Amino acid sequence: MSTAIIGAGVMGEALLSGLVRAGRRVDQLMVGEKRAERAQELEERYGVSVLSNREAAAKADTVALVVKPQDMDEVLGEIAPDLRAGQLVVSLAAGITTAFIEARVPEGVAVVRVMPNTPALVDEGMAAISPGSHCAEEHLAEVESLMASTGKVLRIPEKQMDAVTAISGSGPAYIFFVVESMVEAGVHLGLPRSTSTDLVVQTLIGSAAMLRETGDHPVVLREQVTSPGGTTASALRELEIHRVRAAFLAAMEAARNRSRELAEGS
Ligand SMILES: NC(=O)C1=CN([C@@H]2O[C@H](COP(=O)(O)OP(=O)(O)OC[C@H]3O[C@@H](n4cnc5c(N)ncnc54)[C@H](OP(=O)(O)O)[C@@H]3O)[C@@H](O)[C@H]2O)C=CC1
Ligand SMILES: O=C(O)[C@@H]1CCC=N1
Repeated sequence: MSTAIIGAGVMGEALLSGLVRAGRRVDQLMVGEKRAERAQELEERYGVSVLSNREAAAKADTVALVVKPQDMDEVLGEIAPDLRAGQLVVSLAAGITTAFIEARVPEGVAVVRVMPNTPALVDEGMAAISPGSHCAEEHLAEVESLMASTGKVLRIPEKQMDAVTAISGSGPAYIFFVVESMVEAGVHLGLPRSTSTDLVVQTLIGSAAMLRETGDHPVVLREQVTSPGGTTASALRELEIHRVRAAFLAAMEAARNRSRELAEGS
């Protein structure tokens, strides 16, 4: 099965590199990218062919759209004349619904919506996928196989996509923000920046591994760290006083709402 990736920015390259690492034949991969120097960079880095969007859409069995949500209408208008029944269009864009895409492609083109995340770059991605209305099991299985090359894949109903975008799509940015804040706090407490960074990054990796390997609830794992009358209890009291839990809820509601707005083209 040949695959075209249209829009090879951060997320498009994450998908492309994952497919290459997973052993997909490079002659079965192609890229549609409008910036000439970026196209050349990708050709040199991965050995893929960079074509015009229309050529890529016409040649590939699966067309992955990885442009910004605001560019989707234009790109779909450009490639629609080259698409035909039996092809699969996969959108990785936040907010854009399968109905939006189905209204702009020829009848018989199957559509699947995906919400990936950037840890795909290190094969630890989390992708949620939802079928459009003319989508068969074989199409979902193909998208599962595409995204499995970069990490985990979960099938979800499309009505959950905006919430998923707020959690796992944008989620890496929240975690990096927490890491950045903890590293700065370490520096404030007098640690060299490199020491503080090593401590925070390994603490994050160790905590993530505990969550995955034990399957325990985060509250249980947090309580194991919190000795009565100790340091952790003092720190957690400050996080509650500063309403960090409420801030996370508000942040993810804002992301969910922004995903809904993107669906409406704003
Ligand atoms: N980054 C992330 O963590 C995630 C992103 N996504 C989704 O992935 C999509 C891409 O996001 P991201 O990679 O961050 O954005 P980028 O801006 O890095 O990538 C988009 C790419 O598409 C190119 N592009 C724009 N218009 C066209 C066109 N007409 N034809 C071909 N290429 C075009 C852009 O080129 P140029 O820069 O020259 O305009 C750019 O290289 C978005 O829809 C986003 O919602 C989903 C989940 C996570
Ligand atoms: O910020 C964004 O809109 C994209 C979608 C999810 C992560 N990045």
